[in-house]
Amino acid sequence: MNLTSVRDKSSDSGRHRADTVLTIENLTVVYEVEPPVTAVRDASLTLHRGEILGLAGESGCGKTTLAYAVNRLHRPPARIASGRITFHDRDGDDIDVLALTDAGLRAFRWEKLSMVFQGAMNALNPVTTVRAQLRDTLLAHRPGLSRAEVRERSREVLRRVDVDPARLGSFPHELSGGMRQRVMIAMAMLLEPQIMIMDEPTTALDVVVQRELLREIIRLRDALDFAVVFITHDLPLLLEISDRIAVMLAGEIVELGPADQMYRKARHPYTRKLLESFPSLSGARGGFIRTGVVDVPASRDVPIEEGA
Ligand SMILES: Nc1ncnc2c1ncn2[C@@H]1O[C@H](COP(=O)(O)OP(=O)(O)OP(=O)(O)O)[C@@H](O)[C@H]1O
Repeated sequence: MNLTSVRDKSSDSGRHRADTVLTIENLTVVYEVEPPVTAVRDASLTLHRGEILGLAGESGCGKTTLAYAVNRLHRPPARIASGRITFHDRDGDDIDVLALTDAGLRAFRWEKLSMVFQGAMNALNPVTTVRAQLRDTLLAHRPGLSRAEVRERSREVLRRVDVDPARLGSFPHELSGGMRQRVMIAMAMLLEPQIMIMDEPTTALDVVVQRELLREIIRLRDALDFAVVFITHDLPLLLEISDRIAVMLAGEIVELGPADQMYRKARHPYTRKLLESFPSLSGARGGFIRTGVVDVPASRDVPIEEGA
């Protein structure tokens, strides 16, 4: 495996902003089946503007349920039983996400917060060209845009994710897996949202393509300053790319803190167990991941926030 870090050392990777773009307070999500499943239990966390927050935990711990709830994409039998989700807009407004009407939600999604789904390769419409998918999303939010503006913006987002704009005329099946994923990321950044939630966006890809994409995501974040919630069970990967990491266990956030501290001195026994379950972490790769790759400024040296 190529151990070259996906982090660009020159990037401002250590930013740890005081300003918050999203606050989740005491969120509980229940699947109303028999017996009911509490998939997310009393979860609280804040997302800082421009940071990459890793959300880790083994399969079934509630990561996807949490992400869907934040985007209000959960469907019955899932129900948000309690809690608050507040989006802090760049212009100073606070948006109560759980109180949004359908029209409010349509305006909120993609524009303020976008999501790249697990298995995003299948999330593109198979019978529509890339051009039409980008155009439809753009015009749904910016109906006043001219055809030339739509064309220019579509070309621009593809270039941003390193896809040749000549691909605008392609159907999803004509693209490689990595390229489809890039197109999904282009869709997600089309309206310059302040948050992108990525649920296992690279899992289905081979390691080389995965690392290229991760570099791309970090580069885009550095350039455009959106916050990323990156969901995966791959804790070593998160240690490499995240500013902070939240660890979920059975629906609860059991640990939340800067990635480097999590690596050096994880507090929760479950986090330590997760770290130990990746043997490579205690070997060369572990030393590599956190050594000389991320220059951690003193400002990040804050105590781990336990239990969020
Ligand atoms: N439609 C459903 N009905 C009942 N229970 C569900 C439903 N969807 C998910 N669950 C349960 O909710 C819990 C959390 O699932 P969730 O998919 O959010 O976990 P996850 O951490 O994202 O897992 P993975 O990494 O495998 O996607 C699990 O116990 C799961 O079985």
